[in-house]
Amino acid sequence: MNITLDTLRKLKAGGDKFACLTAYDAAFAHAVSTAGVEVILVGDSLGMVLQGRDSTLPVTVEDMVYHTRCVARGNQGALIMADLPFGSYSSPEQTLENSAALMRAGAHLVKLEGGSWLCDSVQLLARNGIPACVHLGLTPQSVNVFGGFKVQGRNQDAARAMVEDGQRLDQAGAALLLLECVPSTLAREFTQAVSAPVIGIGAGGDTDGQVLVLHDMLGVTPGRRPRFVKNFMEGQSSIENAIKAYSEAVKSSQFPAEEHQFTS
Ligand SMILES: Nc1nc(=O)c2c([nH]1)NC[C@@H]1CN(c3ccc(C(=O)N[C@@H](CCC(=O)O)C(=O)O)cc3)CN21
Ligand SMILES: CC(C)C(=O)C(=O)O
Ligand SMILES: [Mg+2]
Repeated sequence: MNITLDTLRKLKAGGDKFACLTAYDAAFAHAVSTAGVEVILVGDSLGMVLQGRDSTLPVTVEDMVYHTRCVARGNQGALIMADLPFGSYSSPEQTLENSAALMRAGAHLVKLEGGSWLCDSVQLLARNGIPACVHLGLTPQSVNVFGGFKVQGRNQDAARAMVEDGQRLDQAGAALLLLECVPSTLAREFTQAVSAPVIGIGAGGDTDGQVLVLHDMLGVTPGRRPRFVKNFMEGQSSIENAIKAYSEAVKSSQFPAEEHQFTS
């Protein structure tokens, strides 16, 4: 079962949900891809989870290439999405060069954070055979602009701008869109307004897919956990079973529950 972007488009069209989890190495990539999770995200969250930094900003293209290679070796048929790290996509040319490095390392698509200003980059990537996911809402690489990891799109103007950005990026050929930490009502409107499949984290139950950081859902991330995280290790006897429980909870819309969502 090799998952492709077409698999995700068909799931969206049929109203079926799909699951995504981060993985940063071969062992977890194997576990995630054999548990029925469609998409593996090699997230720049590895800067916080693996490197112990307090933001994702110090992560380099070299770091992302290394972890993408590790994940590609363990993967059993999932779609591999790799994050472009902070400062690595400030022009279309730089975006193409760094995305090509991630694709050579084994990614099937790349993810970049931002809004409609990325349309030219998304188009250039598509013309060069690189599908792109654009991450909107709480974009952690802009934590210094937001002044913290705060819910986005809570006022009407910001919500409208986010939907319009999504539609422009959809038109520009974005393969996927990802919404982080936005009110569920906004995420529902956004998902219905675009043709590309939408993945959510802290965005409620009406996006087409869900993503969590693997270490968060296994309960091994130290410190306070964000509202949208559920510990799927609870009541499970193995990591493999916890990942299966997550995948099944997403597909049956049991996760996220009300308690994992934000309101406007
Ligand atoms: N381990 C880990 N998990 C993640 O989900 C994650 C990372 N790292 N690193 C990159 C970003 C940072 N993320 C975060 C981190 C904290 C909150 C958080 O504490 N949010 C508050 C909401 C605050 C508000 O109401 O505005 C919460 O209560 O969940 C959200 C996203 C998501 N990403
Ligand atoms: C939190 C997810 C969406 C991400 O971008 C990451 O893990 O880096
Ligand atoms: Mg990221």
